[in-house]
Amino acid sequence: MQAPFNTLVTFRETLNAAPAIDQRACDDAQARNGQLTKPPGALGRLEDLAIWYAGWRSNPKPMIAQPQVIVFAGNHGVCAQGVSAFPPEVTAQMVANFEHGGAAINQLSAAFGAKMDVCPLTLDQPTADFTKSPAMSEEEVVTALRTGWEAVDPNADLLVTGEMGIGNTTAAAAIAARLFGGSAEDWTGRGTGVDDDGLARKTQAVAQGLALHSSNDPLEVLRCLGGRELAAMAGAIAGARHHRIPVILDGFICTAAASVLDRAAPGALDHAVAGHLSAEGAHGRMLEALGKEPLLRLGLRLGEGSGAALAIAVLKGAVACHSGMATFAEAGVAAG
Ligand SMILES: O=C(O)c1ccc[n+]([C@@H]2O[C@H](COP(=O)([O-])O)[C@@H](O)[C@H]2O)c1
Ligand SMILES: Cc1cc2nc[nH]c2cc1C
Repeated sequence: MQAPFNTLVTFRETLNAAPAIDQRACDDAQARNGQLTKPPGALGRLEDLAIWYAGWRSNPKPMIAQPQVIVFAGNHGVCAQGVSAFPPEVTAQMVANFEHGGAAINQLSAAFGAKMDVCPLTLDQPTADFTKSPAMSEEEVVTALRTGWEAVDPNADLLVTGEMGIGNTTAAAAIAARLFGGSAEDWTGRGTGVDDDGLARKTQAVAQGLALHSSNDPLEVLRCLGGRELAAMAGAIAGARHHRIPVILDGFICTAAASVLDRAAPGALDHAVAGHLSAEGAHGRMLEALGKEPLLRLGLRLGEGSGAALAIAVLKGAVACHSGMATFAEAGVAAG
């Protein structure tokens, strides 16, 4: 579906006009939850997840049948500062690997019944090095936002936004520092595994980016410090909201992209849950700032949507119990 915006101003308006959860479907799902054959609250967080999912799908007895995973890929000019343990060519090489089915996310998508789409964003044209100039022009960031929005399958009933982009933990750290405050050190971690010298160069690059780009406007932060795959994830998460498709957020980079939406329009992530806690050190702080409790803690720091794809299983489990279980009356079980 064509994105209904073509400037940052109209993107912000689109965010502000986003649909809300269907309270009636929530109430009906809540009532059903209370009748299911289990002690009240015994399914813990699965109960809240199912009711939340029902509300966004406007269906008190929903199913998850068509999850979509989209892996967005982009290249980063800031790699010139020596911020990653891997060379930028790996981004395109991994895109080829995704297309041939050889990456972790291919296996996880298949394992949890999700369709997986790969969406490379002009890999031969990296963003500008944000230590020297804004990463993107307005036209470039809007194009990436639109690409993300339009990559969402309106018939999907659950979305995972993943990414691949050598250097993108540097962009994500800079975005988080600007949106949430704190120093470059607070938000910069080892990404793919930089050594101590690499970590020092990376922290310095983030500090330079923060010094050069002083706007606190979240969409300007995305433009100046972000990357095309981050903007595309933000566009996809916003597009999913438009279609009332719940979203599972992935790790450090995905959450940084999502944070832009949250700060641009409070409540813009109400249709999203945090799939997992990444091993990238500052991810937990970012999730805390967003008020999101991760579903899984497995020490992953891969990206690609991998942690969120694993969490599809949790959400599917929650919804299967909610919609498939018998009530006390149906099963002839005595209620407490
Ligand atoms: O998702 C995460 O939390 C995560 C944490 C560390 C690294 N990554 C992945 O590693 C790449 C970025 O790492 P780097 O060191 O090149 O900035 C990028 O392709 C991400 O998908 C992803
Ligand atoms: C090999 C490799 C695979 C990845 N997947 C996501 N980020 C990645 C970074 C590297 C280096």
